[in-house]
Amino acid sequence: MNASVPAVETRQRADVPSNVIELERLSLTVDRKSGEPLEILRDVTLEIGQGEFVCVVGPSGCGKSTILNAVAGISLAGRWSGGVRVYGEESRTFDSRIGYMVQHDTLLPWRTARENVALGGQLSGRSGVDADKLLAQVGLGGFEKSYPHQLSGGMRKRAQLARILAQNTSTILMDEPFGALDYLTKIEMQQLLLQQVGEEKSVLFVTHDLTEAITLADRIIVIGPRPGTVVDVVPVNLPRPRRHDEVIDDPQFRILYDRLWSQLKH
Ligand SMILES: Nc1ncnc2c1ncn2[C@@H]1O[C@H](COP(=O)(O)OP(=O)(O)OP(=O)(O)O)[C@@H](O)[C@H]1O
Repeated sequence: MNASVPAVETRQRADVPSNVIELERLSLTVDRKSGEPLEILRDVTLEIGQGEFVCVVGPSGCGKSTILNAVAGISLAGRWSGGVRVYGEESRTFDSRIGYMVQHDTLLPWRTARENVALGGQLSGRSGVDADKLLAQVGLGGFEKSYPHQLSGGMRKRAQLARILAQNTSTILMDEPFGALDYLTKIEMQQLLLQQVGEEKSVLFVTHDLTEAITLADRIIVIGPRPGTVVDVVPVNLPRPRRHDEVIDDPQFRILYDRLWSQLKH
């Protein structure tokens, strides 16, 4: 790993709404063990506006996590071109304005739920984070002293969400955070996430689940099979606040789903 993603050239963009994240023609080729080159990303251009919820969908291996990692400043070693800009500045290392919730369970097993959530505040240099209040907000009131092994998978996700909220970053990256959850728990977590991020935070959310993307996103970016490149950008104009059952009953849902599916089925 290195942090060698080149920066996007700074441009005057007075006529464009402020974007928190911009990728411009981001491309990456790595070398396989055999020495053969492997092109992972090709000319990926996208942006996330202030307060926007953007989902990224695409087939397995198309580079979705690689894109999130590049934004987070934890890039694969390889030949990069194009660039990443975070809050208008070149991105080379992790930016403290960004929180990152990865797919796997990252709760520290030796810390209670309360201590794990408090860690989110400590990581951001925030003292006085009310971990118990955040745990209550995500439905974990009464489990403050529980250790991760005493919580179900869904409860651990709630605790991780509370920890990200404790960081109070204005932008959150989420890599399939609910991918391993059962259907009902996943829907509960989606509702909880929408409530908690509101319209202030910007979110870049990777998922395989097209219904999840439509439920959450203002815009869905479809990445095609490797080398990953943007093949479609789909605005989602469903009214907010959104509820899963209302979303899937909306006539626009089928149209959106079919458009996404037509890009992804092979
Ligand atoms: N450390 C690495 N070294 C070399 N190639 C890698 C490395 N990590 C990932 N890759 C390759 O980069 C490509 C993109 O991987 P990435 O994890 O970004 O895809 P993804 O779209 O997130 O996949 P999934 O949906 O299955 O999680 C894959 O083809 C993978 O084989």
